[in-house]
Amino acid sequence: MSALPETIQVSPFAKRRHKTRVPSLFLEFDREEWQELAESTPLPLSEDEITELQGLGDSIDLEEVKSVYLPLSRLLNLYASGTQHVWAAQREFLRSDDKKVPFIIAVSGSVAVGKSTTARLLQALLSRWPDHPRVELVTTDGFLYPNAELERRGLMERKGFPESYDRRALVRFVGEIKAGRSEVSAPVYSHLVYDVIPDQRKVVRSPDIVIIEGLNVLQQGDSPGSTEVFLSDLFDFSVYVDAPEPIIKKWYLQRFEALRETAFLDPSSFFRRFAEISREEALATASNIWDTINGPNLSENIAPTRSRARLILTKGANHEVERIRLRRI
Ligand SMILES: Nc1ncnc2c1ncn2[C@@H]1O[C@H](COP(=O)(O)OP(=O)(O)O)[C@@H](O)[C@H]1O
Ligand SMILES: CC(C)(COP(=O)(O)O)[C@@H](O)C(=O)NCCC(=O)O
Repeated sequence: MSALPETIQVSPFAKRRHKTRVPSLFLEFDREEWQELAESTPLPLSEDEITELQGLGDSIDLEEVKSVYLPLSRLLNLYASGTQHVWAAQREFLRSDDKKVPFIIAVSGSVAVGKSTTARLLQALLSRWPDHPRVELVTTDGFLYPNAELERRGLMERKGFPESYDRRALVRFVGEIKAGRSEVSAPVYSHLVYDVIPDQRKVVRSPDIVIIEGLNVLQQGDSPGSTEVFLSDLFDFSVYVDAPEPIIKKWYLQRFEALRETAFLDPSSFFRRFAEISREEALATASNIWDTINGPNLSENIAPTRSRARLILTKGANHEVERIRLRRI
């Protein structure tokens, strides 16, 4: 595992229950310890409802949902309810009749680590808790500059890097949600077309919770002393999905291979040509995309944000979450 930045005088990670002289930022749980917490947690979902989650189109192990993601949704439910109480108390203090403030959850991590899957699971689970039924999911790829603009800026080979996004528009979008605007919309990106779709918007209406998923959500820009609002100032909770880089690359190649037999066959697919060349050639190109774009972006810009997350999920080779780290402070 790569080292984490230590910006304050505490160790980012120290083993839970082990005596340590250095205070740790994180409490650490292995799978069994996390599951034990789940056993003492009320989970208002029936077996049938849990089974329904399989209909999300991902082949997620049901046991994994029960032992890892359900308890996580309970923790998030507690955070969301607690935060609502704080905002309600502030409104009362100010004698304000402002609208309820949505609870914002960020989901971050590398390309292909499982951010979308985690975010979709959390959306489905959280929407079943009665105190916050309206859970919206927004991906940050809609805020990538359109290909024409990326070409103009010489950034076509830097898609996903910080400079490839319209970060101001993204901060404005989340800020508007947080300010309680009842209807807000975001641009939409198509992985099929490999570009932002003009004239299409993702509309978010009066949400209780909004999940913002993307590579860049924990990044803070590089202008020290700047008075700008960072995206992360607007989050109430954040999750970083982690795994060793060689495993993530393998998942990237596997997904590429699966898409080659499905979505890439679509005539409007940007990657159509990869369905026409041999499997070996296609995989060599995908491997090159990883080594020149997604891999460097992970090590330079994404992994360094990991210790900013409130919760880190570390997955092993078969997508099983092996370790959970939760910020204690
Ligand atoms: N918990 C999981 N169980 C099984 N497969 C998963 C899980 N999470 C992700 N995957 C698979 O791994 C690949 C990458 O996941 P995805 O959510 O698309 O990643 P990202 O959004 O980070 O690019 C996909 O093929 C997805 O189906
Ligand atoms: C669209 C992405 C930048 C991810 O964006 P995100 O939703 O995380 O903001 C990424 O999936 C991507 O397409 N990267 C470019 C290199 C590649 O084709 O894999």
